[in-house]
Parts: sequence; structure tokens; C-alpha cells
Amino acid sequence: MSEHRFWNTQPVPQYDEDDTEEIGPIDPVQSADEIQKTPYPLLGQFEWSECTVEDPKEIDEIYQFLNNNYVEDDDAMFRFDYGRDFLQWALMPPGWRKEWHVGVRVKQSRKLVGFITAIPARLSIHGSSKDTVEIDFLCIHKKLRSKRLAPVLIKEITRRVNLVGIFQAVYTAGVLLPRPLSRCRYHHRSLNPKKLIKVGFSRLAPRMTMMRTIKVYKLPEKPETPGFRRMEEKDVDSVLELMRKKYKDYKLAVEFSKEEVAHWILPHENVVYSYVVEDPETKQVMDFCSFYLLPSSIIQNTEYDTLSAAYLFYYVVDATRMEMVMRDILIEARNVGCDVFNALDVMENTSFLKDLKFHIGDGELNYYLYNWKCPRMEPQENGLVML
Ligand SMILES: COc1cc([C@H]2SCC(=O)N2Cc2ccccc2)c(Br)cc1O
Repeated sequence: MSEHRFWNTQPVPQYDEDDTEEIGPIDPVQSADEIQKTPYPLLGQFEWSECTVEDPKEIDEIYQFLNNNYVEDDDAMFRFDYGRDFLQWALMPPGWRKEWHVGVRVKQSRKLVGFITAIPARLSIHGSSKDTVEIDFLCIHKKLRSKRLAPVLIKEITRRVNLVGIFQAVYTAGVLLPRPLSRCRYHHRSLNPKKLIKVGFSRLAPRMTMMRTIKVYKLPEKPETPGFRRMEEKDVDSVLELMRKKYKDYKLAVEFSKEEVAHWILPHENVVYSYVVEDPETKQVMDFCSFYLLPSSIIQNTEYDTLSAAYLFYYVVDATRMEMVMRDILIEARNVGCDVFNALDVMENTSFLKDLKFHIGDGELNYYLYNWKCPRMEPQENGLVML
């Protein structure tokens, strides 16, 4: 990892450093008024451009740009296809800022060729609370790769975040950079095995027929947990309470406000689906769970061009009901048309992945902190899900 020309200049733990138990900023503490007021210089033909994500035209432009240029798997078989509604939801949570939706355009054509975003997040890291941002959607046009544009985008978003007095950030990547706070793995549960095999994501197991494979992954028609229902506005306080109690046990977690629970967890059609388990007697909300929809383009396939996928999001479920509730959201995801259900090995996920017939994927997800040194953590100690 010594060859990282950019990351070796940044306030992140370098690879050769030992795993000290120290906790604190890496850069000397600065105040917002010491921060450079002008944007970083760009190569001649490019200019900075704050995107207006409330404008359907601009959200569509961002959608198309990410749909064509964002993250692919190592074999270039799939590329994330974040939806327009999903992007508006992801980029306008409570406390969002327009100046943190940073685009790079070609001056003369106005074409969008670069993008990076930040959203505010109050994080609990090894028990102490910090105002930070979550960095996401860093994307450079395929034709402009290895022009050293990404470091400029990262420095510019850092400057804009520092201007309002925030000096820490969290970000994730499939690639290995100096230096992961936590290294997690994706697991996948087939919902439509026939399509997953046809598009080359799954393979027919030896001595298994397609009919037999379909039977193995078959799920009941409807959820079976007594009291399982969609989450509603009236459940926000209960869900907030469940999260506050449970997520303080994780070494990395967002400290959600009531408004943030409403924004991130209440159902949003075609974006995020959430459910509660209401005790049939007491009418108390005992559990909640949620997943978000993030399709992928299938880059080379004659029969299909999109893979519908659900991703496990936030939940608090009693251990005795865990497997049943998680099976119920597999059923809900299948019922809204998903072909596969994805989950990381974070939180308590490993308690049900095997029994619910998830298989480990080759996708790794590494979590990183910017300008904060602290001990690393195991996936199950990690309570943060990034979109
Ligand atoms: C291909 O193996 C995986 C690819 C991905 C990512 S990379 C680009 C993309 O679109 N993905 C979503 C996806 C695509 C296909 C199946 C499941 C998830 C993940 Br995340 C974990 C995997 O194991």
C-alpha cells in the first residue's frame, strides 16, 4: 500500500503504522476560518458545478452519469443502477447541503464528467459522538480515468465540509486503501435462481437440476411472523427508541434523530421498505427491519438488462424472532420483484445468513475514516450501513 501517491498525503492511518489503541484526529485541530475559501483548481477544460438534486432534470443527469460510469464488479458483468428516486432520497436527508453535491462539468459542453457527495451524520465511534459526513457516489467518467481527477474531487469536498467546521468523514470502498477501519463481506440470497444462473451470477450446483434448485430457494407466499406489518408514521418514536438502545452497542453507528429515522426508515415506494413486528396483545412495537432497492445493470446479456436487488438496511430484531423476521423480508423483497437479497456480515447478520441460505459473494466492502485514528473493529461490531 506504499504506492498510494494520494492517500500517503492524507490524514489517514498509513499501512506501516501499528494498531495502537490511540483515539483522536490525525491532523492538528483547525478552525473553519483557516480553511481556503476558493475551490481547488481544475484542469483547463473543466469547471465545478453544484448539482440541484431537487430538479428532476439534474437528478436525471446524475442518474444517467452514474448508470454509465459508477461501480462495476471485477469481471465487469454488473454495474450499480441507482434509481432517480433513490438518489433524491439518499442526497436530501435532514441537514443536507447543496454545496455538498459536487459535480465536475466540461466547460463548453456542460457535460457532467465527475461527481462526489457528502451528507451530515452524527457518528458514535468507539463510544464517542462526532459530527462527521458520509462521503458517497465518487465517480469519474470512464473516459477520464487516471487523470488524477479523483484526488481533486476528494480535496474539494473535504474543503467544503471543513468550511462548516466538520473535520471527520466516513466512506466505503470495494478496493483496499490505507487503512480499513473494518473489512466486511457481502452475502447473497437467491430469490430468482433461474435468472441469477442465466445472467451468470450463480451457477447450478453439481448434480442439481434447475427444478430442484428453484425448490431449494422457494419461499412462502406471505410473511408468517405474528404482528408483522409495514412501518407507519406512528411507529417512528418506537423505532427511534429501539435503535437508540441497540446501536450504542456497536463500535460504529449513526446516532439518528427522530427526523432521520423518519427520513431513512419510513417506507419510500420503490426505494426503501420497512416493517415492524407489533405484539398482538400489547400492540407494542417489538422489532423493526428494512431493506433498500438498488438494481444493477447487466452489462452483457441478451435476455436481461437489469438485476433487481434488495439490500438489508437497519433493523432491531429480538434474537428469538430473528430468523423468522428475516425470512419475512426475503418474502417481501421477492414479492416486490427482487432477484437477489444482499446483506453484509455486519451487526448480527451472521446469526441468520447460513440458515436462510445466503452464500458469500466475492464483493468485499471496506469502511474508512478520514482524519480519525482509532482501533479497527470486527464486522459484527459495525452498525453502519452506507448506500
Ligand atoms: C458480482 O458480485 C457482486 C457484485 C456487487 C456489486 S459490484 C457492481 C454491482 O452491480 N454490484 C451489485 C450486485 C450485482 C450482482 C449480484 C449482486 C450484487 C456486490 Br455489492 C457484491 C457481489 O458479490
